[in-house]
Amino acid sequence: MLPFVEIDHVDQVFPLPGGGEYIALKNIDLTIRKGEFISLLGHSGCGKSTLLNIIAGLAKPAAGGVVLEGRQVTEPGPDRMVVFQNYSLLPWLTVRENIALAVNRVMATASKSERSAIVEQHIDLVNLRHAADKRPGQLSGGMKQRVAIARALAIRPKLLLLDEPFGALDALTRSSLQDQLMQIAEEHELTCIMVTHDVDEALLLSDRIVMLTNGPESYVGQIMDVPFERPRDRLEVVNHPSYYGMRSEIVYFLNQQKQAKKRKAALQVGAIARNGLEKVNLELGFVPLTDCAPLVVAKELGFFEKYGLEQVTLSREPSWKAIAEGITSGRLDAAQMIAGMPLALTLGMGGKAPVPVTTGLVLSRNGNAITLSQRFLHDGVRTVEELKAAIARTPDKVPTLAVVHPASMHNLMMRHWLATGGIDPDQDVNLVTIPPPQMVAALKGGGIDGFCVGEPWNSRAIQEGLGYAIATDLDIWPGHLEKVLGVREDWANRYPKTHIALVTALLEACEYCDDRRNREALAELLSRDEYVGATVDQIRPGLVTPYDRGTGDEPEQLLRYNQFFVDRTNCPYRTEGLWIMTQLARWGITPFPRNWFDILDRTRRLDVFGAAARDLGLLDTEPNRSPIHFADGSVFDPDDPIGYLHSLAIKRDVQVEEVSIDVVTV
Ligand SMILES: Nc1ncnc2c1ncn2[C@@H]1O[C@H](COP(=O)(O)OP(=O)(O)OP(=O)(O)O)[C@@H](O)[C@H]1O
Repeated sequence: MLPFVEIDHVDQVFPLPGGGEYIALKNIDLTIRKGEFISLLGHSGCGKSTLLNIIAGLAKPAAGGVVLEGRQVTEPGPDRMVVFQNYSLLPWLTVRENIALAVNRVMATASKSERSAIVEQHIDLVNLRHAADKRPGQLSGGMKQRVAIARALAIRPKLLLLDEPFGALDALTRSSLQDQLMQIAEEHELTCIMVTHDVDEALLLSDRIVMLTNGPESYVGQIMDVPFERPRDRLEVVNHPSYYGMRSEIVYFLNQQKQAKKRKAALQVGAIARNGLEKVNLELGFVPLTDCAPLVVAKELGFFEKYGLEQVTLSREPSWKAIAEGITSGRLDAAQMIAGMPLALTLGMGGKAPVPVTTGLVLSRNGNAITLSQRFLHDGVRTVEELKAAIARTPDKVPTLAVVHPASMHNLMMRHWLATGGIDPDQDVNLVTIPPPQMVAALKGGGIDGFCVGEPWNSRAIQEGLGYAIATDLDIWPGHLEKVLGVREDWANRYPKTHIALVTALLEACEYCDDRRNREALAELLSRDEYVGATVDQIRPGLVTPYDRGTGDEPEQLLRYNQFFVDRTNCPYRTEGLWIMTQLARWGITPFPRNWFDILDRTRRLDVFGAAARDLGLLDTEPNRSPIHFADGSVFDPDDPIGYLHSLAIKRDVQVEEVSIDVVTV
């Protein structure tokens, strides 16, 4: 189905008075379904109104465009009505006349009586019959805004655009108008895009909240699905178990944007060289997950300082996409990354220009599970084969399963697991991408039927009675690499001593995290809002206490579920990188590089890992070239990756080609 509104790679640029230009919006890309309510949220000046004006046709974008029902928007039109904060009513006309003016202009071909009936109907719609003959000067702010909404709705727009419509109203009027708007939008299946500063308003009204980053070059930093059922009641919404989690996620995003400004200023300070290191001021990205533990421990326990890194800031990022953007743009020095990300960025995932990114450290192994909605458990689904049979029983109901990023082990492991059961991940199920902290809300809202994610998000879904872990990654590939430390190749070349100091500090933190005597304290530390922001009870399973799969079986003691150090966790072995490249090619995410040896050499800095390991007195750093054995009995032989790819029954069209990597500099 065609999207209703398509905002296609929109940029907006304004000239500056003293010459030069201000890039307000950069590459805004968004599709909106018919009947959807979207909120645009962001700090003042981030470009919300600029975007709304482009959608309205009041301004032309510098690049890209907006398509409404397959037609390019080039000018204002009656199919899009805007409701502004300041009402914009004509002061010399009454309520009735203000509404009639718009109706008479747009519906000129309708008969006089038809037009008059529409005007009267909309006066009633917003409960203004008693004030129909009053002029704006005789109305309260709330009444004026109701006239503006009635006027916009009376001409039956396809798209209602609202620019902070309730911003100037007192709290009571505001909530009553929000309720009315919600009711009208639902009854008339209106598609709405609303600019707001108000987080609670966005959560109450929207199907999706689109969060813009701070300018210049604002872009869509995060999109949150709001899964509350409709019709909505404000009390039920605020009492919904996901409400405060979602609210804090948004507030966190907004706070982070504020800090980003300070960081940008700090970046302009440039590298501070000290302690024999080229740079001691670092910005490190992480995503709220239990396995961000080594970064948190290195920061909280002073390991960064111990190795001379005096000014390390941890930046809690909303998604892996934000991490990729942070590293490729140079906003972040280094980041916790999903294992496939350095390779995917280096190979140029999604048609993007390759950005060489390298890793010198595996931060963690295992730690993920595949959680399905409880309804599958009620249907007796305990294995992937039983899942296949369940899917076959309901061919009209294709399950939607979520992963966190195309280059994540979650995607690759989920696909591998489905394929071992004969389920084609692109044909038999619908695979979607959702950031980790939003998985539980999406499952609760019924938008998805299961997911593969790291902790504590599985345990949270299990504890809330929403799902059960049909498999942990110990059931698929025990001991697989999971998170790595990623840096741009040019960054690693520019700051080689800093890179080794960073890897050394984190390696020591990994050792701390693996010691079970530290695990309870670790769970407490991670639970803090600035890190994972979940309860300690949600973080403990698998990390501290036995893992409860939510199946009714006894919880299991999974000693290797969160593995940070033992069993040669930390070396970024090339064989594992090679397997990831076969999978990225298997599923059509990137081509398989004929020059794979060169790619592995550049993306896996065994020399950096070796230097750090020697600093800590660890000797066991030699490369491991053993084949990989999967739990389903299949084996990956690193000497024949292309033969392995061809042997796989379920796959896409595999491209094998030479990948040239230009060195990019920040
Ligand atoms: N015509 C213009 N010429 C130059 N700069 C502009 C113009 N219009 C907007 N800007 C700049 O573009 C940026 C985005 O402005 P915009 O009004 O879209 O922000 P906003 O997010 O809607 O802010 P607010 O929430 O305060 O209304 C701001 O920095 C603003 O100064």
